[in-house]
Amino acid sequence: MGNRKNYLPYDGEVRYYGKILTSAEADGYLHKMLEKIEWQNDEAIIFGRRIVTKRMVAWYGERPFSYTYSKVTKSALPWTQELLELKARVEGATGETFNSCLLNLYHSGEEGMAWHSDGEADLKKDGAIGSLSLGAERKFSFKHKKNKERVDILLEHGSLLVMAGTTQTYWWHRLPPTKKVLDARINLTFRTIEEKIAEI
Ligand SMILES: O=C(O)CCC(=O)C(=O)O
Ligand SMILES: [Fe+2]
Repeated sequence: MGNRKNYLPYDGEVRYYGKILTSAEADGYLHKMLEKIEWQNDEAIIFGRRIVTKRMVAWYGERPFSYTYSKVTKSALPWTQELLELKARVEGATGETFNSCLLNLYHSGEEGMAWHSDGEADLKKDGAIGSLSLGAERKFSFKHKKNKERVDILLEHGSLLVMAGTTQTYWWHRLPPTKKVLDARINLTFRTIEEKIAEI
């Protein structure tokens, strides 16, 4: 993945692979995911209050990992056939391996995700995150945590984006809401959860 253009000027690596699925494959997976994934409304604790977002989420993995995201802990469901197929495609394209996947469903452009970085304690430090997009094309933005430099990328139907190295330490990212997009989008972020060995 090192010879592909890095979209970040410094302090991290963001590589965009473009469409890694044909449009027929991407359509097929979009419909299967809408139907078969156990979508739940996302909850977050913001300024001490529990809020429920319209965006829906699901969490799958090779073991029932518990994963804390926005201060809410979830337990991973076992891989589905489609998720295993997509994981293999993302691993084949990147040469990385992943053991879990967080899925987001945005019903329209009015739903997005606020500025954040994915440096949760459970995630492997500086591990690659493979982000596969299905459905409506959306803009994805990065902002440097210190100097506020911005980088925008358009994420296409069936495309893959990889965030690696120190990206999560130095950059925030978000999916900005937009009134221009009426269709749904699903995003799958393949991740590596560290196996914690209990201290005796
Ligand atoms: O929807 C996206 O493209 C990004 C989702 C994201 O940043 C996340 O799940 O952490
Ligand atoms: Fe993220």
